[in-house]
Amino acid sequence: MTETEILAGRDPAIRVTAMPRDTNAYGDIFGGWLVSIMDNAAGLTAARHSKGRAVTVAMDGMQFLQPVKVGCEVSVYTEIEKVGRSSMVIAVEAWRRERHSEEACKVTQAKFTFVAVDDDGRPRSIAK
Ligand SMILES: CC(=O)SCCNC(=O)CCNC(=O)[C@H](O)C(C)(C)COP(=O)(O)OP(=O)(O)OC[C@H]1O[C@@H](n2cnc3c(N)ncnc32)[C@H](O)[C@@H]1OP(=O)(O)O
Repeated sequence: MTETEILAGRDPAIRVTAMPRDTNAYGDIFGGWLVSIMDNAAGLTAARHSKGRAVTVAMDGMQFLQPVKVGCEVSVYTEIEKVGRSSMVIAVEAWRRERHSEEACKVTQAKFTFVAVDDDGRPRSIAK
């Protein structure tokens, strides 16, 4: 399956441009920057699904598959895989597209667990 087919019909939770300030000493984009936007994207999805505050409790299986260069468009896709009483497991993938090309490839993936919390930071039930 081509990347165009894989991404067809999927809207990214976040889409940003990788900038020079986000690079490491080798000129590639920092892994931590990617983790940050993945966490941000998953957080949007968790807050929307649980209709309120939600916090990151775990990140599993983080994989850095390809480097990202300055100027690339980075799109982060999220999919809710499991909903518990207060927790949500969200599959997160980041894809890069070179600025002047239609070609895209997956650069990172991980499973984020978020917990819906109340104003005091205690777990709250997610309405079914
Ligand atoms: C430190 C930071 O700033 S990291 C960035 C932001 N994140 C945070 O601040 C979160 C810090 N962590 C916390 O505040 C707490 O761990 C909380 C509120 C998220 C959870 O508190 P806990 O006392 O563990 O709550 P509790 O044991 O009732 O578990 C609540 C849910 O979280 C799930 N959970 C707790 N820890 C984990 C974990 N490590 N991995 C996966 N799920 C977990 C439980 O399975 C449970 O799911 P369910 O309600 O769907 O059955």
